[in-house]
Amino acid sequence: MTTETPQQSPATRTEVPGIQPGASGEAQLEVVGVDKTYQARRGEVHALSNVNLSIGRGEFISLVGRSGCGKTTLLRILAGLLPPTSGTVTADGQSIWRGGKRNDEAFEHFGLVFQDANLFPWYTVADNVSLPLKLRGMGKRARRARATELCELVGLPGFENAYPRELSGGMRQRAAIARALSYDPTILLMDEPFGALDALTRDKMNLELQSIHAQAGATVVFVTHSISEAVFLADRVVLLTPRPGRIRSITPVPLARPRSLETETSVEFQTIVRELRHELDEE
Ligand SMILES: Nc1ncnc2c1ncn2[C@@H]1O[C@H](COP(=O)(O)OP(=O)(O)OP(=O)(O)O)[C@@H](O)[C@H]1O
Repeated sequence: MTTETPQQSPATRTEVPGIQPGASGEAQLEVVGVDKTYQARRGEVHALSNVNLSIGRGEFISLVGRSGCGKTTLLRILAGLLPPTSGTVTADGQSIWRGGKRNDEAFEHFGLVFQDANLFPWYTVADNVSLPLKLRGMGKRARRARATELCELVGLPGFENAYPRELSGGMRQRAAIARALSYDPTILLMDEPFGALDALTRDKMNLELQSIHAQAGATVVFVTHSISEAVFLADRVVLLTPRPGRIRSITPVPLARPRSLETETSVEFQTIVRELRHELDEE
C-alpha cells in the first residue's frame, strides 16, 4: 500500500484505502503511514494500518466507523497520549512523536475534550475552565476575566461560580469545551464529547459547537458513532474500517454554513448520510 498523497480536489470523494485528498488550503495536521499494534495479553492487536490524512487549518474533520475500528486510537496518537508503532504525525510542521517520545512543544496549541467532562468537583466552573491558564502562570484576575468570556462563548453565562454537581451533562460538556479553548488552541481533538447526552441536548450542542468552531477558528478532529452528527458538523467525514483500522473513504460535506437543524432535512444532507450508512452496512 502506498503512503503517497496524490494531488486531488478536496471536493472529490475517495474510496481508496490509505490515499486521501490534500485538505483545502494549508495542511495543519499531517498523518503519514501511521500504524499501531497493541501488545495485549491475548496477543498483538493491529489497531491501525497505514493511515494517511492531511487536515487543513481551520478544517472540521469527523471520524466515524464501527466500534473497534481504531477511532480513539487515532485520536490518542494525534493527542500525544499514545505513540504510533510506525509512521509520523506533524502539527504545524513539527513532528509530535520523536522516536516514540512525545514532543511536548508541538502540543502547546492542542485542546482535548473527551466523553467524560473530567471536571474537578471541588473547583467552580470558572476555576475548572481556567485551570490550564493557572498552570501556564496567568494571574487570578486575568484568569477570571477569560473564564467569564469563555462561559459566555459556550453558553454558560452566569455559571462561573457553580460547581460541576450543579450542572447537567450538557452543561458539564460545555465547561469542558470552554476549558479546552481557554488557551486558544489551534487544534481541538474531541472524542465522542456528546455521546452520553440525550438527543435534544446533543442537537443543541452540535449547533453550539458549530458556532464555537466558527468563532474560535480551530482545526477540529471529532470522533463520533453518529453518522448524522458527523455529517452535520464536518467539512470532511473520514470513515474507518476495522481489523486493522484503515481509512475506507473520505467524504467532503459541501453543505453551506452555518447549518441549522433544517439542514438535516435537506436532500443533500440525507444523501451523504445514506451513502455513509450504506458503506458501513457493507462491512
Ligand atoms: N490498550 C489497548 N490494548 C490492547 N488493545 C487495544 C487497546 N486499546 C484499544 N485496543 C484495540 O484496538 C482496536 C481499536 O480500538 P479503539 O478503541 O481505537 O476503537 P474505536 O473505534 O474507538 O472503538 P469504539 O467506537 O468502541 O470506541 C480494538 O480492537 C481494541 O480492542
